[in-house]
Amino acid sequence: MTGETLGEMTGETVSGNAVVISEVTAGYGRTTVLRGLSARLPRCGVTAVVGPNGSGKSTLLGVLAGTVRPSRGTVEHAAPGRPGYVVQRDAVSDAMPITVRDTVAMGRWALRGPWRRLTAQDWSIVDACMAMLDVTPLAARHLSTLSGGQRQRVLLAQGLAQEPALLLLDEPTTGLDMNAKHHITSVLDREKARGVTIVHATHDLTAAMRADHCLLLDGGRLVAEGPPESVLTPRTLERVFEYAVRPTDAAPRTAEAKP
Ligand SMILES: Nc1ncnc2c1ncn2[C@@H]1O[C@H](COP(=O)(O)OP(=O)(O)OP(=O)(O)O)[C@@H](O)[C@H]1O
Repeated sequence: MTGETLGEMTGETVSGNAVVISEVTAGYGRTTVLRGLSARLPRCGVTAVVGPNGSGKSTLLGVLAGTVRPSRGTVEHAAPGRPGYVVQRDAVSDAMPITVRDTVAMGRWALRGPWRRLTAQDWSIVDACMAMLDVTPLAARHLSTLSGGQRQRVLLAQGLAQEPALLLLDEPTTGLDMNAKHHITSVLDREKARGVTIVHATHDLTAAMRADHCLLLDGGRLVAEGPPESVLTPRTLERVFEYAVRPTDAAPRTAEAKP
């Protein structure tokens, strides 16, 4: 393992970290995905989760969000409250007859509970988050009528409306054009500066290299953890992705596992 070993983490408390994951095994029914995974996520920093398709990145985010329950191991969160969880945009059903503004408002319901009325302050946070992601003109549109990139921005606005201490993002910029990518990156930079801890699963190695911390997964196991430049080395990339790194690939853009 690159960086500090799991053994060195033994006995560590959650202090100084947003989350400490210890020996977590998790999956779906009889399918085990994560296998004895231990890691820590620095507080107020950005952690990139990288790995080939099917390596368990989304499952790890599900464990952190509390939607996938580990069969073994523990997850300790430093901050109380539910994490904000922005799923992959394809994971949201097209059949939901819901407007953009109501979709963003769901972030406030998640905070208040479904039986409480939203206050004027809640609605002003909803409107501010829509403005931040540039989706105000889409407020009355149904989610199902939006393009992939527009939908992605709405889902991120929903996550921000929750005002979480921990924001979990599943491939937040995949398939976006350069402008949209840049916009989302700058919004996330602002959230980090406000003290939010961000964890994002990504195939974009340039985005991963900008993170403060990186987890590299393969086959549901942690291959390496630490600063991105010490985790995403030509050697580890080649091993995990079977990706031949050439000398010109100083900043490889996208890593896809060989079929
Ligand atoms: N709801 C589910 N039920 C059963 N198996 C699932 C479910 N979700 C994911 N899996 C399986 O768990 C494994 C890990 O999937 P996961 O989505 O966590 O990987 P990933 O690294 O996020 O992949 P990708 O890069 O393709 O998004 C895969 O083999 C997948 O088929």
